[in-house]
Amino acid sequence: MEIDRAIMESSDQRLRTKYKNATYVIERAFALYQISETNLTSSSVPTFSIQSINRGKFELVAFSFNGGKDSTVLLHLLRAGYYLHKEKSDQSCKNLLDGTLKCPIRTIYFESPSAFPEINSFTYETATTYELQLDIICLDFKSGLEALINEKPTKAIFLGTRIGDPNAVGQEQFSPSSPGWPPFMRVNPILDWSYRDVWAFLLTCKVQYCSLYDKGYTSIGSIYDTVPNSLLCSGHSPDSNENFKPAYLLADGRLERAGRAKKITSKCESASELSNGLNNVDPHLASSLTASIIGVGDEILFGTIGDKITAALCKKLHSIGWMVVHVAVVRNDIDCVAEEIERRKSTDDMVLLFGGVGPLHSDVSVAGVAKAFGVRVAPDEEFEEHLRHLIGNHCIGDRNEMALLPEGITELLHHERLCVPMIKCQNVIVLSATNVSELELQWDCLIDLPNTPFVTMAPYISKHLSTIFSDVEAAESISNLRFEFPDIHINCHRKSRVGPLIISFIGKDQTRVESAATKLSKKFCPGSFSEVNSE
Ligand SMILES: Cc1cc2nc3c(=O)[nH]c(=O)nc-3n(C[C@H](O)[C@H](O)[C@H](O)COP(=O)(O)O)c2cc1C
Ligand SMILES: Nc1ncnc2c1ncn2[C@@H]1O[C@H](COP(=O)(O)OP(=O)(O)OP(=O)(O)O)[C@@H](O)[C@H]1O
Ligand SMILES: [Mg+2]
Repeated sequence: MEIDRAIMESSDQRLRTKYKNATYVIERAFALYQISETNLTSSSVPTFSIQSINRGKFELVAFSFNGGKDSTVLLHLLRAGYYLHKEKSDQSCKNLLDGTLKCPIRTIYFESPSAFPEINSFTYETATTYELQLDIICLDFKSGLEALINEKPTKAIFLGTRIGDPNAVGQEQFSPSSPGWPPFMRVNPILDWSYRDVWAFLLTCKVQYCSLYDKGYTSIGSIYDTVPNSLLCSGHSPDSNENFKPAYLLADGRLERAGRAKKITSKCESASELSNGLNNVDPHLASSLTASIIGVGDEILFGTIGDKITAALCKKLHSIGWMVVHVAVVRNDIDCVAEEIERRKSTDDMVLLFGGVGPLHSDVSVAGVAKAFGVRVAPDEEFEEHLRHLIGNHCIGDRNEMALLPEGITELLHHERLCVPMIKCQNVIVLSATNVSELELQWDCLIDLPNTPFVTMAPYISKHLSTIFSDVEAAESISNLRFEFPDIHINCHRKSRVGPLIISFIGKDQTRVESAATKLSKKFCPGSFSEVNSE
């Protein structure tokens, strides 16, 4: 089989490993889901939305093909995987080695009026060449998949999703469809392939790909949001059109989507502008900057450990005049992290995230940040270099997954006292501290940076009084005081149900804080209140 032979004869060891892993996933998926090859029954007549071409076999797996480079790679891997799968079960398959192996897999293409004509024609020609059983679906993805699954049982769908794609966040090689989507298994055999791997495969196998890639397109969406990648522009031709080099010459695969329009919402943009411009804010005007803190950790939610970092961070933020308005602890789950960040990044000036940073399966914070901003994670070579100095070459696989950072929005915050820079994505800062002393170091560095994201304002000053009066006895006087001192935060907490009661006065003006405390003391007989330190 020509694909298998081309890869096995290639000297590219990395490509061979990628190929073996991908075809292994494909073979397992065939074994899991392709139960039999039964003829279609009359009940499987296509609905108005699905036009069927050349359908012959009935399987529980389908291939989502759109003529793009990633799905073209997948097509040939599926052909190779089918051959390897057949080879094991049927020795007569050996004679397929030299012919063009057809893979009779059900193939779905979501056709759209905004697709490039070159993509459409390449898709149809390829389907004919390889005798794919093509279903053309003219609905949106979700409704189309619903219609498809209603019409024919479909347990699994192969996709050419790769780890850097915006939609890949949180996915694995086998990922169930998302909540709210019809139920099927998404099978992503090339999830861990890089841009370079994709081109190494297509060129090594000498297979055809869509002509747009030779005209400087590096990732293809719709005609409305896709242009050639300007990084491949090689000047102007005599007829004043720009000339572009082919996609495989793009040196930095992280910039694969540079020709695609960004999907970041205006909310994010304004948050970004704010966070980038904070250093210019007048400290007096900026007296109401707010922060929220998000801890990521099942260990906190299970009560395995107590969270001391949040309390320490609140104190640090108050010491530079910032108000902490929201604290949350969420599970080590990408969607939980993303949802929380999504909410906070648009309401607060800065979001601080800790926990869930590292190489473990539970370390999902950075992926959660990417998902919240709707961007993909992509290998960051600079960050990888720092990690290599720290941990040597002990990373898992070909790449250090810790070096996958949200693309296009990540700023690395360097400080000479830190072995690895901190990660800032617009107004979200990811702290890798795992205890209070590490947090203190990172905080000191953050504040010390010439381009610190934190403007230092008048600090919050606090005074804490303890009283032997019960909450019932003190309640009315404290409540009245709030109207007289609206600029002072008056918080109460009890050491126990029977006392003592601690009243805290917190504000930016020392005199006002003192006056509020004195006023309350005077409402009761002398000696009823004593000053205490905060915890
Ligand atoms: C076969 C197939 C299955 C999909 N399954 C899901 C899914 O389970 N969850 C989801 O959020 N999106 C799903 N999508 C949508 C994709 O994640 C993504 O939105 C789509 O590839 C379009 O990308 P674009 O928005 O960048 O154009 C699916 C798409 C296809 C073609
Ligand atoms: N219109 C579509 N019809 C069928 N499958 C699709 C469609 N759009 C996306 N897919 C599936 O989603 C995968 C990821 O899409 P994506 O656009 O990232 O990759 P691609 O189109 O193969 O390559 P490129 O990144 O160069 O555009 C595809 O490989 C394909 O499996
Ligand atoms: Mg595409």
